[in-house]
Amino acid sequence: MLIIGIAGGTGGGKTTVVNTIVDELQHEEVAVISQDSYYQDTSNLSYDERTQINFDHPQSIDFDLLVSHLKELKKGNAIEQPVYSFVEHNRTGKTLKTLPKKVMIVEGILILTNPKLRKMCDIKIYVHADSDERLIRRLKRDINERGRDIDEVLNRYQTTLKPMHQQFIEPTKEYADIIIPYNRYNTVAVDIVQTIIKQRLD
Ligand SMILES: Nc1ncnc2c1ncn2[C@@H]1O[C@H](COP(=O)(O)OP(=O)(O)O)[C@@H](O)[C@H]1O
Ligand SMILES: O=c1ccn([C@@H]2O[C@H](COP(=O)(O)O)[C@@H](O)[C@H]2O)c(=O)[nH]1
Repeated sequence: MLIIGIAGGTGGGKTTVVNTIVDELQHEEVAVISQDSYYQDTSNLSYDERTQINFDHPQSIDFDLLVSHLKELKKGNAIEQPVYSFVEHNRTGKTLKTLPKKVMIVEGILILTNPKLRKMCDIKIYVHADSDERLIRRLKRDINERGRDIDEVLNRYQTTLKPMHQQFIEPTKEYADIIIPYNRYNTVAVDIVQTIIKQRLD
């Protein structure tokens, strides 16, 4: 099994890069684990309390569960990946059965902050886009797809996204084997990553 970790700031293009890689590979060869599925279970809190959570701090992620799931997959066992709702800011209670594949992609803003997870990744990638680009993309995406309004996104950006990015996410660039510049759709860099994956699969 080849485990590929893909990190980078919110709105940087991680999901877009992952989807492009997955589209090129055979379906039976690749599966994706999203860090977002592993936000801590906060069912004990009210909706209003959940909106106050700092979702960009490493402590917001249940890394123990994520690492144990990856270990199970490495052993050849299927796992039940929690399904997360950005609208509810909580796990839905549903799970997605995820089977072990030759290539497992683990994607998320904070995945390279965790030493155990870093150690499990065979290839570590950081997708970089400038902060203004990321903010514009995040604004559009969160309003169109995640039920937010402009004030909420901008307030969260100033109070948590920007400081957490600077403190925890940007510094993990140093752990990356490959940094993909993604201010524009960088097909050349993604092609190179695909070639590396295919070589490793042979
Ligand atoms: N290079 C790019 N140029 C313009 N828009 C992009 C680019 N990459 C991604 N997007 C768009 O920006 C938004 C955030 O991208 P996404 O891949 O979800 O980022 P991430 O997973 O890092 O948060 C999405 O709506 C996506 O379609
Ligand atoms: O309930 C939640 C949980 C997380 N977020 C935000 O999502 C991003 C991470 O997702 P990306 O797809 O990588 O952008 C993170 O910045 C959190 O602030 C949320 O809004 N609500």
